[in-house]
Amino acid sequence: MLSGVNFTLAAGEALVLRGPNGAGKTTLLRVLAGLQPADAGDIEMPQGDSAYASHADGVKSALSVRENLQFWASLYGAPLDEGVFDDFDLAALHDRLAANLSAGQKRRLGLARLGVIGRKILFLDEPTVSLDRASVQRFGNWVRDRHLARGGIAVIATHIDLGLEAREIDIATFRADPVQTTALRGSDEAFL
Ligand SMILES: Nc1ncnc2c1ncn2[C@@H]1O[C@H](COP(=O)(O)OP(=O)(O)OP(=O)(O)O)[C@@H](O)[C@H]1O
Repeated sequence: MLSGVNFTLAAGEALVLRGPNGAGKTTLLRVLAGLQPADAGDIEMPQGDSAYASHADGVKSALSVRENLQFWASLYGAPLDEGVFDDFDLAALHDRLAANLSAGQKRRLGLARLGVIGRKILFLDEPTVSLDRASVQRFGNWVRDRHLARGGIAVIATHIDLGLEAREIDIATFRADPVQTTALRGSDEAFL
């Protein structure tokens, strides 16, 4: 349980959540994203302009890389930004079935959907799991140059240095005494 977490983010700013396993990073992200209620407190942010991405990829195995991105773009009513294939190093994998991607490639595809849905506020839970060093850097570049630079906002739980000039908070310092809680979390639904 966390108490006293308080922050404000302006357009173009990112916040990195640090803290050991079990500190409450995922829980905080899910509360911010509206996926589970908080016991107390207020969250003020524009409605309908956020997306949450967790450990699960949300990749459709039966679709190709391009079809996956096309699917998400149309679902969110955005045109498919072709630049996303370069941004996430997917150009050579364009027509490959998602079922045949490696874990890291699948992860890159899962993250690339963030680049096509046009949401300004991103809540990202360990986005770089399975990524090699170059892909981590590429993702950090995308967050900085394509998302934040365009006025986006990101709250990112990560143990890894993404190379961002972001404020960091250590969630462990907000730990409160546990009280009786109800298990609220269901499946790890990620995006879709
Ligand atoms: N549905 C649940 N019911 C009861 N306790 C839960 C539930 N979900 C999480 N917890 C507990 O809440 C605490 C915070 O969990 P959370 O997943 O937010 O941590 P985290 O900081 O994201 O950890 P990690 O770095 O391992 O992903 C943990 O002690 C966890 O066991």
